[in-house]
Amino acid sequence: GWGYAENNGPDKWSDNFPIANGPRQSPIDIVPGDASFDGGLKPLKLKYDPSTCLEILNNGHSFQVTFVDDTDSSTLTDGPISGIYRLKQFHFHWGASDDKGSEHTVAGTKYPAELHLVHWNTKYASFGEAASQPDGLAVVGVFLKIGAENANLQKVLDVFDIIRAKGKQTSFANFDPTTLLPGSLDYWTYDGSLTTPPLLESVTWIVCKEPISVSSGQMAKFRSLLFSAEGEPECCMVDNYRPPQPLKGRAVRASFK
Ligand SMILES: NS(=O)(=O)c1ccc(O)c(NC(=O)NCCCCO)c1
Ligand SMILES: [Zn+2]
Repeated sequence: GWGYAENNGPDKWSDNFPIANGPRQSPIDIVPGDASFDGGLKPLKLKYDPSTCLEILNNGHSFQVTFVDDTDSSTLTDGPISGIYRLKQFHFHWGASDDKGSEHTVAGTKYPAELHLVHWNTKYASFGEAASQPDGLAVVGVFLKIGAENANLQKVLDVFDIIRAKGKQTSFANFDPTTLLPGSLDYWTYDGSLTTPPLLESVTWIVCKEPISVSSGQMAKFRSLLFSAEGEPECCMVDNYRPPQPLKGRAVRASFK
């Protein structure tokens, strides 16, 4: 299957997923000077209920924290979107060293990691149905920057020993993803796609301008996870990011001046 190695990585994905060369692929390099301020963009409204937090799992590409999404308990509204989008999961992408790891870049700058909070449009019946629609998903991206230890993030890292290998999962309750958001919710937004196969062009991207902090020691903890399953030769989960894709004429709007 697809991955991030030389033989199955981003440059090979178009073999099985031709949409990889489509008109609205993600991530992109965000050039602040080329983004147009749109006064019509509303502030993001994120309302998360920690009791909807369910479990944490290593899916062999990243680790993700999944949420119960059968009610409107944890939602994204306003911002660039219309209607109600439900939080399904959050996950990260990161590098083998602190000089790379984010998927989006800002004027060519790579961050050591990027958080994705994945939401689906409740006008559709499920995440799977929404993922095949042009307005089906909304993903909030938050950059991680090396600095002070992040105590809220540490709650997630503390269970990594249990989910070290592909396919491992454990219950994970009462976590509030709001604690992983930056102080300012200024954002850039553009029409894009999933950044992993199946690369579906169904995502309204909402990328926060302000990063959150992570310590170098905490980044080392991310790199202790494995792409490989128990009993397989150990392969460190690092560099699980897709590089920026062609903008192909798309507009990037800014919610701030
Ligand atoms: N990086 S992203 O654009 O925010 C993103 C958000 C939601 C997703 O569902 C995927 N991709 C995905 O689920 N691929 C199927 C196999 C994954 C592991 O089983 C990517
Ligand atoms: Zn992602």
